[in-house]
Amino acid sequence: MARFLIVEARFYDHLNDMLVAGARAALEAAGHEVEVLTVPGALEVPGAIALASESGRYDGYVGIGVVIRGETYHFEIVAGESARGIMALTMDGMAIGNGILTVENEAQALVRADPAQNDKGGEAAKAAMALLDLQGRFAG
Ligand SMILES: Nc1c(NC[C@H](O)[C@H](O)[C@H](O)CO)[nH]c(=O)[nH]c1=O
Ligand SMILES: CC(=O)[C@@H](O)COP(=O)(O)O
Repeated sequence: MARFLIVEARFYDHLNDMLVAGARAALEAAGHEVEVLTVPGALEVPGAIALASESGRYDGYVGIGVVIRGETYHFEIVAGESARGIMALTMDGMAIGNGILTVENEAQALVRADPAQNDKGGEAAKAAMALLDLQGRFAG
């Protein structure tokens, strides 16, 4: 049993609920403990994971959020920088799954968030679990 923290950017409530449900279901099906921390937007997800890691309470993390393209360059910043921040932490050896959708419209997000369809929340949780397994395998 490991302890996972889901950090969710609560920007689109209905989409987030589906992503978190998928992530939680995958983690609990594998017998892990799950807590959820909510932040305002995807840009806050990497920083929140970094802060939470200082507690030493968690073995792995799942970042959840939805970024939908608007009219300006802001989409590129939020989508790219949230992924970059998560990847930077991952390269430091943390077990993190990136479940932040970066889509053109709500219809694309719905299909991907729905646990009964693409289940991207569950997919991100499985990625975090896979990295945690690797940590165990390669730990010196
Ligand atoms: N436009 C979206 C955002 N934008 C907000 C940022 O993530 C951030 O909270 C703000 O810039 C303050 O630092 N966040 C999303 O999660 N999804 C979006 O579509
Ligand atoms: C992340 C986004 O692109 C979006 O929410 C911001 O919209 P806009 O570019 O129309 O300000």
